[in-house]
Amino acid sequence: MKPIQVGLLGIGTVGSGVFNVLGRNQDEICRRAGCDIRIAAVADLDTARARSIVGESVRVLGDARELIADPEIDVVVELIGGCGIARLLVLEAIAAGKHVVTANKALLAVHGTEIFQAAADKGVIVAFEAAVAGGIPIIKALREGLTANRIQWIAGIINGTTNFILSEMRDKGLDFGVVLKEAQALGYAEADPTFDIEGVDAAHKATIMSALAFGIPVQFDKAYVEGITQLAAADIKYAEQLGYRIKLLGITRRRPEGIELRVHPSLVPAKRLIANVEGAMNAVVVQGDAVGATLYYGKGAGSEPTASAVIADLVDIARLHGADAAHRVPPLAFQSHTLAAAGGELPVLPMSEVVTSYYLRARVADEAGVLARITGILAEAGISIDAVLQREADEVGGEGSTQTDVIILTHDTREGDMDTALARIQQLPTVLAPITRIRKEELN
Ligand SMILES: NC(=O)c1ccc[n+]([C@@H]2O[C@H](COP(=O)([O-])OP(=O)(O)OC[C@H]3O[C@@H](n4cnc5c(N)ncnc54)[C@H](O)[C@@H]3O)[C@@H](O)[C@H]2O)c1
Ligand SMILES: N[C@@H](CCO)C(=O)O
Ligand code: NA
Repeated sequence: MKPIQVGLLGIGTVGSGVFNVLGRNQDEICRRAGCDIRIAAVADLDTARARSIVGESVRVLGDARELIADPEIDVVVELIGGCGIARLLVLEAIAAGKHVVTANKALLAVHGTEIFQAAADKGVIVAFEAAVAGGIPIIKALREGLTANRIQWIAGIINGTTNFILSEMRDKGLDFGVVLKEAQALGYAEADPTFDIEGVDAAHKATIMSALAFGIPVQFDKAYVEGITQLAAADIKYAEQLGYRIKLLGITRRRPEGIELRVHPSLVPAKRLIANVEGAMNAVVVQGDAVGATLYYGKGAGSEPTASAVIADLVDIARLHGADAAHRVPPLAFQSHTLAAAGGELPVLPMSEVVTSYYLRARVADEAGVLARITGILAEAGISIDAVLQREADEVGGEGSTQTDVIILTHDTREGDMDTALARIQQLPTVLAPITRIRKEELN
């Protein structure tokens, strides 16, 4: 069969991995794909660096549009990143009748509807395995392997940078900034690392998984996003004492009223496998009604792990591009005309409607009756308490301290009710600092 001619837009961390892995494993990949997958051209602003990676065998261009316009190119692989020029180039590639592979979760989470529609109109494929959990084939699992299931929820550690930071802080007592620099040097972090540490990158990925799981359009603007920058070392320690680990989770859950879509630090029981996922590793748990819980674990970032997913998409395209477009696997798993209308029958719920349990920590004056006042307000709001832990004042503020920490674990509560109760507790004169609230996920 005729080789598939690939054009790479951007040859940085992921692009160079694609070039190296395709070169190294060419024979086996070809035997699987049924044809050669050949990188015909590379476009990167830094042509000298691109040339140093690909040598003389591949055409190097400084202008991405020149690559897109080349009639020889069958597939454009977008590895530039961001929602600016990358969006324009992807739309131009589709308009030129090219299939597109991208690792760009930001682009798909925000502009996916526009891009998938453009691809459908043109009859081309948009593939994006690398966009969620890097090398883990989670898109393939959601779209194909679990297709029999009514998916109930997904919870994942889907940002390697923040998991790396949390692990290093916990194990080595290292400072946040030092570990972030290390993650950047290792090629895990986004071009703008605030996307990692503020939970935005994880929310991009959770948004894409939510669409695949529930047959809704991508709606990043409806996601609740909270990162790890406000986490205190004390909470990591108290969580451990209570039998939990704190992980940045991307969660999407089906409820009768709609879909929960949220990213925030979460207490996870230490005995769960996902609580023990360390370093830059990713893990995703998918709960389906027929299959039960399934767990996917592996490298979610880095040059070759991400390239593994990009090349898997290229092989899919090699196998499928000859098929009639109506018989291909739909990009969001559900046939596009069946996607629930945005905000329609399956709306993404506002955070106030989310139901979860909580870890609360209040720094209080060490006086009689403080705990009773706090638990009284929770009881009045209908919030049921699972456990209470009160530190000795000396443990918190040193010998003779007049302050102490009260830690409360609650049962499931509507977030809006918790907001109201916390606002009241915060007003108590004996509560001395902003109350910490971390959501708790039992994942069972
Ligand atoms: N690094 C990872 O581990 C990882 C994992 C999964 C997904 N991703 C995604 O993959 C994409 C690429 O990430 P990366 O880490 O390889 O980024 P990178 O910064 O290492 O590489 C981007 C490359 O694009 C080039 N570029 C920028 N503007 C360009 C333009 N207008 N025309 C041509 N080239 C241009 C840059 O010179 C650079 O070589 C991003 O969307 C990222 O979110 C990265
Ligand atoms: N910045 C991302 C890269 C993979 O998408 C991470 O840390 O997981
Ligand atoms: Na993946």
